[in-house]
Amino acid sequence: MSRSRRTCHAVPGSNERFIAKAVGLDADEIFLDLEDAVAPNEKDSARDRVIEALRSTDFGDKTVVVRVNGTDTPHFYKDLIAVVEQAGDRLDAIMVPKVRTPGDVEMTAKLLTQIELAKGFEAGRIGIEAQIEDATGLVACEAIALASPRMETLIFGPGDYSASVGIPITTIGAAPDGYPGDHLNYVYSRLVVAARAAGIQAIDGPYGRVGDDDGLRERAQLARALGMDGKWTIHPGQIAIVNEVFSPEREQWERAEAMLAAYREAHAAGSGAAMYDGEMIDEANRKMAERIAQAGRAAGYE
Ligand SMILES: CC(C)(COP(=O)(O)OP(=O)(O)OC[C@H]1O[C@@H](n2cnc3c(N)ncnc32)[C@H](O)[C@@H]1OP(=O)(O)O)[C@@H](O)C(=O)NCCC(=O)NCCSC(=O)C[C@@](O)(CC(=O)O)C(=O)O
Ligand SMILES: [Mg+2]
Repeated sequence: MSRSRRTCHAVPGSNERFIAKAVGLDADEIFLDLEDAVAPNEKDSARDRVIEALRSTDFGDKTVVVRVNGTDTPHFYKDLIAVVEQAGDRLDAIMVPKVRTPGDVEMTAKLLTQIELAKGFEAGRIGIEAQIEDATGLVACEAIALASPRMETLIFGPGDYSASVGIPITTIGAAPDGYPGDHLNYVYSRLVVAARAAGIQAIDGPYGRVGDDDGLRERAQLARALGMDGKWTIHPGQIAIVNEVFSPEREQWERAEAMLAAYREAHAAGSGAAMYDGEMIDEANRKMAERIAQAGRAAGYE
């Protein structure tokens, strides 16, 4: 079963206060950032701080991830080797930004394998999350999703993507002012299809207007409707809303569980299709109901 990633919360690796705060937040995943949230002159100190935090902090049952710098930067190999050698046993996955080719993932996977072997860590345990943040990455996203058995998510990077393709906005994750529809449908749908074909998750990036709860909810609902599994949060005030959007309503969960019970009963009586509450149910809705039931249990319904 894949991890629950309704909320993937960004914590700048250079900010001691935010790292301490992150422990008590209700996000499914915490990622300690060594890339865009860390100033160029802070890269080495942030790396040391993140390693220290991984070694000394109990993040409970949250998924713990580190976003390293990109493979085309002078920091990537230092980040990856130092963090995994010194705290690989405290890590669930490495997040790679601005992934443009399957080679970026293969290189990361090979390095992880070498370090796991050298350190005697469980082989293959550390996952990879790949950010798709520009046109080059998007046209390779199907191959990127399949590039390693370590792959766990494709993540959309709205800010870098918008800059790379020329979408006229300056707020990360927002729609262009006055634009009636959704300008990212194609991107979301392509990432969801690529992720599902590889059996992994698709995660939306952040919404930059901190405090705009309606705008955040709208963007999260759109990503959810297109099949995405979760969304980034960049401020604690965003977590509850995004968790709510990516969790089924209680009634939806109860209906899914009842539908599964009716399907099991019909199956036991030898029929593959049956009626439930006025609609036909068969293997297709069983799978849909199973997804909703699993998400409801992950959200704590019982
Ligand atoms: C926005 C702001 C500066 C506001 O700071 P402020 O200090 O004004 O916040 P306040 O409201 O005063 O904080 C109230 C309380 O919450 C605590 N607190 C605040 N933020 C917290 C936090 N994140 N984690 C834990 N704790 C936190 C704070 O300590 C205080 O706690 P307390 O002291 O107890 O009261 C701050 O949130 C922040 O830096 N966010 C993270 C930014 C970040 O990580 N960006 C990189 C990922 S996006 C990206 O990369 C773009 C992208 O590349 C994405 C892609 O690639 O997909 C693209 O392409 O789009
Ligand atoms: Mg980015």
